[in-house]
Amino acid sequence: DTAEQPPQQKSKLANVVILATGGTIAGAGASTANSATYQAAKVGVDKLIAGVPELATLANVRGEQVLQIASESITNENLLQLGKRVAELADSPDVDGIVITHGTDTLEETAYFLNLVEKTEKPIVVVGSMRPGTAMSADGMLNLYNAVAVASNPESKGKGVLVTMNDEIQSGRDVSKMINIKTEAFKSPWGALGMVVEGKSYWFRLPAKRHTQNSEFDIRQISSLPQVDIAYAYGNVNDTAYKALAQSGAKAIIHAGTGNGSVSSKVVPALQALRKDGVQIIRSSHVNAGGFVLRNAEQPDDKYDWVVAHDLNPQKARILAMVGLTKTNDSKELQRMFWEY
Ligand SMILES: NC(=O)C[C@H](N)C(=O)O
Repeated sequence: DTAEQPPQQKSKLANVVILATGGTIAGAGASTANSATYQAAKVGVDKLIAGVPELATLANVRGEQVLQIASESITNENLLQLGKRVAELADSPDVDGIVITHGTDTLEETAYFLNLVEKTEKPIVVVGSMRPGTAMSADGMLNLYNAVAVASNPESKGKGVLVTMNDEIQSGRDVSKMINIKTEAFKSPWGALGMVVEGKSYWFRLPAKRHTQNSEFDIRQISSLPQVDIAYAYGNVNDTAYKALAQSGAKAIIHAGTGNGSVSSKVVPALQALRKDGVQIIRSSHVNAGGFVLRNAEQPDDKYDWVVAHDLNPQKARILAMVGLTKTNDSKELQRMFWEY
């Protein structure tokens, strides 16, 4: 059983492709003391790979530069381009696993998107770093080493898209960037799936939601994503943003609500009117440690024909809404998807 052996004793190495998209893991600062002030997306994939020679003990690794951007600037077109390339590679018999290096700001969105649309059991691991490679105690090298270790391990198959940050193996569905100044930045409200230590994975739990192989969505059948936007709730909020987003063409609006996705009484009439005009209203929550929005609690969703995002934070709810809307504009179907994915 190769899984029990240290990586360097594996007789036949897996083939892992690293798709680089930019981010801080490819960032560079002016001095080693610059851990937070630097330029993202500077270093190319070949240099990233050359920077961690130990990868060669884990897998036959090759790189491709898909994008070179800071992840806050990722577009829907970028997501589709990346997703389609992942699908092509996953189809290829000589690829065993795929690693995607990515900025951390929207890493949770890309990981969830791929988790929904990639029809493969092969490991797909998304990884980033909180400090550029030029900084003292840079975290990118180890995160990348761990990503390749997980992507090359047959035990990682069929577990959905994974994220390796800070020695943890997280579900791409659940994980979220919770703080932007620590290397312990990525957390799931429901806990990590496992740990990766010295190149070996230790698993503790499995995702319960539908993903990848078991998903009804397929990147090969998606040619564009509809406009879905997010409006942030707070005390004294008014309906200006909601109306403007709908005016600009949003097919669904994610309400980044307070608490249990609650909606200010000043905003309720506008959301009712927008729904009547055909815009989907999806109640999520912006509480920090993870929201949990219940249907018909706080607001009568059945009566207003609104959808609740369950435990998906607003940015993840946006991803599922976009993907779901490529199949249906029926609010009940969308609600089913929000329970199942
Ligand atoms: N740590 C990071 O990667 C942050 C960077 N702004 C990015 O998302 O590309």
